Amino acid sequence: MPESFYNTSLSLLTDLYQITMAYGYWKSGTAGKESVFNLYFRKHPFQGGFTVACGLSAVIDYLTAFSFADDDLHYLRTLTGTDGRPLFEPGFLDYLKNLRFSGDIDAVPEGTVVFPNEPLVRVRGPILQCQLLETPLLTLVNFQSLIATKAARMRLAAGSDTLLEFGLRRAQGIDGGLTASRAAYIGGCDATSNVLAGKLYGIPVRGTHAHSWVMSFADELESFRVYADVLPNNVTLLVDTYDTIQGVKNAIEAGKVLRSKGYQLSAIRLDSGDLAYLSIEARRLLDEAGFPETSIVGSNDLDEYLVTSLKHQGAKITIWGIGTKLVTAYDQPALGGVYKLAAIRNPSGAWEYKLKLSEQAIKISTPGLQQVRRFYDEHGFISDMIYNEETPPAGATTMIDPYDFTRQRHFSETTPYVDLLEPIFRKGQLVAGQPSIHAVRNRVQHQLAQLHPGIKRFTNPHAYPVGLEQQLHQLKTDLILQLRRQ
Ligand SMILES: Nc1ncnc2c1ncn2[C@@H]1O[C@H](COP(=O)(O)OP(=O)(O)OP(=O)(O)O)[C@@H](O)[C@H]1O
Ligand SMILES: O=P(O)(O)OC[C@H]1O[C@H](OP(=O)(O)OP(=O)(O)O)[C@H](O)[C@@H]1O
Ligand SMILES: O=C(O)c1cccnc1
Repeated sequence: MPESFYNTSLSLLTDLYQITMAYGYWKSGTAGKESVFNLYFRKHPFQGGFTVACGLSAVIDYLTAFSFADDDLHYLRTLTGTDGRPLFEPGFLDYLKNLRFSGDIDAVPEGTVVFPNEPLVRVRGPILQCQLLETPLLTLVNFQSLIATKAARMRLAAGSDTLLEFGLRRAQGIDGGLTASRAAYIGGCDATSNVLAGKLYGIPVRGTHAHSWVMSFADELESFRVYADVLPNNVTLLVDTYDTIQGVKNAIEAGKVLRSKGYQLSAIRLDSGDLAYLSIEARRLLDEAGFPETSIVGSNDLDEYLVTSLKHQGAKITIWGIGTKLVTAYDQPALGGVYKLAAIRNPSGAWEYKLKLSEQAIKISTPGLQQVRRFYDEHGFISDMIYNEETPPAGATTMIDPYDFTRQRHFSETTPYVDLLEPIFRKGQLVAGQPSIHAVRNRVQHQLAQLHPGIKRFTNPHAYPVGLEQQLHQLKTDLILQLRRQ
């Protein structure tokens, strides 16, 4: 089953300035300088306490297919500078023709819970190549991680209820719709209404029917009977087109006919009005009529807050259809992931560490060949410590809060840990297996189960501790002081 759309050449899917910088490296003879970039974000979306990493599968497809096709080069040849003369020399375009990704990628597996400032993807290789990858990698990881996180929040709200993703009609175009369906499934949805996503990614597809079906008949009961007749093994009836309580009664009548033919009324759907009140009334009517197995689907501009509220109100909904607020990440439509240079190998062969200064401490980048060490105990994850692989912690270790050096945590050499970034590419060759989308989805739930409930709450969540290993903290501090002195 093809898992992606990204396995054709998409090397022009980048910002022009990446290609002009690549040209600059080529022209100045520095294209091959070995460098390290980290992709990370600074703040959780939705004022939450966790983020779900997602999008690596698309990154792998993108990099595997990475090359400039003849028509890409032809297009680049047509580009001109402000004076109308060609932007790029032909020699550069010849160089691009033979360019393939030849570097190393280390990344956090999809479905891992991650925290601010931790590298999700680390790219190491010739600087020209690393530079070209900034925009596509951010495009592929930011959106999917955002939607997977939103879906994980919906899953937390819904508990063990069924979550259906209904968002395609409101999604940000074709790729937005497809990748949102994929990420929503990974984050915890059970199925999607998006049939192409079902085909491409192997996600279960589910659906009910629209108001137009009911409206196309002279009366509602007739519409239900015909629907149940033609699709007897997939009957969820939308009951709110005219009068919801009467709609439930009509669904029960259609359900009786279905039952006489050996089928079940699977569910009814409520899509307007007071979903708590109406679902409680509908449940009562269904139970009294002998349909305790018939479920109630709720939909209508739902999000994780409304699902939580409706459950508190005792709503009898056990299947939630969620579209717009999920696939558009309505309350925060972007994850602010960034991609920063962290080291360049100088001519003597030593790493020269790099850092971006800022007046805002949160925007100062971290140097180094970063790896994330996640400590855990029998209750779950304790803390994440970012360290430089060139100076790995040996034995007992101290982690320092980068925004308040007086806040420190000490770990003995026996504290169990796992290093999060795994080798994905080595010298341009894919070295990692790709888990199935179902395994990634399971990983999300497994990971969330390791987080303290305070980190998962929607309001003022507890901050999971992330810090720098002491040698890396020192390196960063020294670099900041050195740059400020300059
Ligand atoms: N009991 C409830 N508590 C809180 N919010 C609710 C409750 N019932 C429904 N809602 C939400 O209130 C919002 C109001 O929706 P809207 O104004 O569209 O209602 P409606 O008029 O019933 O629907 P429609 O316009 O589709 O006919 C929706 O987001 C809906 O999910
Ligand atoms: O509300 P969402 O979370 O986006 O879920 C998808 C919605 O799409 C459909 O109706 P549509 O919005 O097209 O029309 P309606 O508002 O008139 O029901 C469906 O009935 C849901 O309400
Ligand atoms: O199948 C459904 O009920 C559905 C699909 C898309 C959008 N709203 C509802």
